[in-house]
Amino acid sequence: MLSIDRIEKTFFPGTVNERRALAGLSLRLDEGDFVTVIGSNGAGKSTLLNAVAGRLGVDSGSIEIDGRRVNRLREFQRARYIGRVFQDPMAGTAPNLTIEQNLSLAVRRGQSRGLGRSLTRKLRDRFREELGSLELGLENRLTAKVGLLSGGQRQALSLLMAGFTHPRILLLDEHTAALDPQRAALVTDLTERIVSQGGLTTLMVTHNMEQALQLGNRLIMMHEGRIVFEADAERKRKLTVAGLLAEFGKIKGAQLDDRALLT
Ligand SMILES: Nc1ncnc2c1ncn2[C@@H]1O[C@H](COP(=O)(O)OP(=O)(O)OP(=O)(O)O)[C@@H](O)[C@H]1O
Repeated sequence: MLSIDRIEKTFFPGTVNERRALAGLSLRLDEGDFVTVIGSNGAGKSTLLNAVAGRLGVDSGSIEIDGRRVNRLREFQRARYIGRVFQDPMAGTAPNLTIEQNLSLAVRRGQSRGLGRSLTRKLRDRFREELGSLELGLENRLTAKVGLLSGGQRQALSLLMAGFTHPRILLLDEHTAALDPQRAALVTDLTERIVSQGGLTTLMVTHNMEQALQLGNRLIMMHEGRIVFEADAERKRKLTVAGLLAEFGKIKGAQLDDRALLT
């Protein structure tokens, strides 16, 4: 499914600002795997997601999706395989389009052909039903511009859209970090539902340890561009926040973000 083999990325090589963000990192995700990624500040988590998405090229190593090497594919060329929800709620949706227009774009992206341009009644009914399940009152606002929604509502919509598109890989980049605790909890639950309903192969970066433990079947901890701790499904089920902190404690010089323990 996703196979990352010894990828390296150094920013500003050969200068005083040189930073080795990815240091020979390897990771394999099988179909349906949901891996949560935690780590110290500057550990390389966002760089890893950027490398998979094609926003950044790697210096060496390979990235394969479904057995196909994608290193040379640019971000827009990989977009058909990859769905991404960012920390910034404004990043994943088109603010000047309505809720139903955003959703129908997502549905169209997920289908190779056949869907007409117009919004059918059947499709609207489906949107209403899916939006209703979010319990945010959006089902009655299909024609409202997305720019008018709150951050939490937009993140929920972005997730719903990612589910419709059915990407081969879903990248979640601290997608609840900018939300208040209540909305973050709602979006966390929605993430769980959409990923499991779609059986989506997912890589999620978070600073929130509770969330890293609640979601997903595997967990990795990064430091200085490497994976320094890995938990498979069985180990992850037994892990606690205290256990994770103990693992962090073993890493010399690792600084935990203040947000790490916030729920
Ligand atoms: N575009 C860039 N140009 C230069 N250096 C960069 C760039 N992006 C990341 N870096 C550096 O690469 C290292 C890894 O950064 P990255 O953002 O991937 O870490 P992170 O684990 O996501 O950190 P955080 O948890 O603080 O968001 C850091 O030292 C960072 O300063």
